[in-house]
Amino acid sequence: MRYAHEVDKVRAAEAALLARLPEGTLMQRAAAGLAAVCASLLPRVYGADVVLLVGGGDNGGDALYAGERLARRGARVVAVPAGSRTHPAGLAALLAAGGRLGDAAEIDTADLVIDGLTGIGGGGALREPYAALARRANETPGLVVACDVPSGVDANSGRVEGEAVRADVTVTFGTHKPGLFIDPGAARCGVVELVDIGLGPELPDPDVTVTGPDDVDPPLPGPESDKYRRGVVGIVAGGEQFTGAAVLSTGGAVHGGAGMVRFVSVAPAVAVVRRRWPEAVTTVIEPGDAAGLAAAGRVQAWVVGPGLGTGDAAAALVAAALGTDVPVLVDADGLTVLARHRDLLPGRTAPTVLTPHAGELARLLDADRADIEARRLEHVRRAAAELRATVLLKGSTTLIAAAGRPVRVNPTGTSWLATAGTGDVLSGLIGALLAGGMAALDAAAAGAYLHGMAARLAADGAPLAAGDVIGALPAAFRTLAGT
Ligand SMILES: NC(=O)C1=CN([C@@H]2O[C@H](COP(=O)(O)OP(=O)(O)OC[C@H]3O[C@@H](n4cnc5c(N)ncnc54)[C@H](O)[C@@H]3O)[C@@H](O)[C@H]2O)[C@@H](O)CC1
Ligand SMILES: Nc1ncnc2c1ncn2[C@@H]1O[C@H](COP(=O)(O)OP(=O)(O)O)[C@@H](O)[C@H]1O
Ligand SMILES: [K+]
Repeated sequence: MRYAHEVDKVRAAEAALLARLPEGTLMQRAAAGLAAVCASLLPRVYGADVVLLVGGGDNGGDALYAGERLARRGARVVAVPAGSRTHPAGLAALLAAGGRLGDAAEIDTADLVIDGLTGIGGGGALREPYAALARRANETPGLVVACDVPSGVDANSGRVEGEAVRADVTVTFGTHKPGLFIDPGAARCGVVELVDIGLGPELPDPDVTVTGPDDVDPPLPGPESDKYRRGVVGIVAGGEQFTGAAVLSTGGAVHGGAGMVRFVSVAPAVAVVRRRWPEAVTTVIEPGDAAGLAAAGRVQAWVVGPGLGTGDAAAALVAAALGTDVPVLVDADGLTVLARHRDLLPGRTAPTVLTPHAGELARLLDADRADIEARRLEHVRRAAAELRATVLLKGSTTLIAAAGRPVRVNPTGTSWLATAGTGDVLSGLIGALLAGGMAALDAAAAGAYLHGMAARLAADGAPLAAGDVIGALPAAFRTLAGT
């Protein structure tokens, strides 16, 4: 499993390790790793034109020492300083190896540019002349390799406030940084290579982990299975007018491995769901009939909210689901209801999973949507703590938080998912996994992974409809070992 640590933890681990090692050892390890990756990217090191963008801190030092190593192998290495200070020992080493100082115009003809402007010490929008150098590097036809973090990307959050380097490869040291996994920063990194500088033993538990295929372990049927033991998921969705979300959520559950799907709603929604998913067992209720939920029969998890509406009738159904002692996933309109009735959350003994997009989370936290999108990690953590739930924040990077646990980052998915209805599919899918007995955080992470995988398989570079994601769920399950 790939994981990341925030900057303060990286610095503390580095300090502990530095205390036991001769001065400069870590920077040499970092530079050696960076130079090796650069060399592997060049058809030939000898005679290659390499430009170093050198900021005023140790990130620039890394770039200079990597440049020294490439110069010793015959590369023509030019350092372009951006700061008022340039790592003195690094610069001396580069010059001694045959490198030289140059100006920004040399970026345009470089075979490879090493971005050593800012690393974990960067903060806020890049100032001039850093920003101009980053902009120029983004226009060069040569390869761009970011040292530790693409400059302009906030290492902790992935936030990009102004100009930021767009790297082909990012070579990061010791451990990943969360901002390398979270958009918009993640999209600036290209391929991320981790260089081991011996930090491992000094590092505490990670702040963030990336779900890998081995971490996705949906419940599988065995010889003893029957439909009830595999898990019954109840879905409360749709209304008099809106029926599409109900169909999509039910489809996510049917193909998500539920033993049975119980669908509970008003007559028009039930009629449409029955036509599309004869597999679902349906119960017709009057609007807001909370008692109808209990009468629908026993379930191991509820999904409540897609297309439900946001009025009193919807609120009664959300309250009824949350009043049960089984895991409950609240999505879409259910979240809008919750934002007005936060009193429904405390006091639950069974797990609650909330699956907001940034707008829904903004309502739940009384926060600004743009701020949530810029600092997704911080907000998803805050939501999990304040709402005492497992919170899955949807969007270009899906993050999943539960109090006291590393935040899970979902690596699958595609921007083709940004189309109406795909979130409804996700709610049913995670509901099925919850009903199958998965813990809330694992179910949410597995659901996000399979949903994103299904979308990639279905889209394959072309527009996607939410129904296509349902259709590709079986193929997504098959990508996992052991299914
Ligand atoms: N601490 C260590 O032991 C190690 C550090 N390493 C490297 O050191 C880096 C951290 O070095 P530093 O702490 O010196 O910090 P950085 O080099 O990342 O950044 C600090 C410099 O950037 C400038 N800066 C920050 N934000 C800016 C902005 N928005 N616009 C323009 N300039 C800005 C600062 O004025 C300062 O000159 C890591 O990312 C890594 O590359 C590695 O060599 C491994 C070992
Ligand atoms: N730019 C994007 N890149 C990748 N995935 C995205 C992007 N935008 C949205 N998604 C995903 O698409 C789905 C949309 O869900 P949601 O916003 O609830 O839509 P709806 O309510 O219409 O179903 C979520 O899984 C979300 O993570
Ligand atoms: K950098």
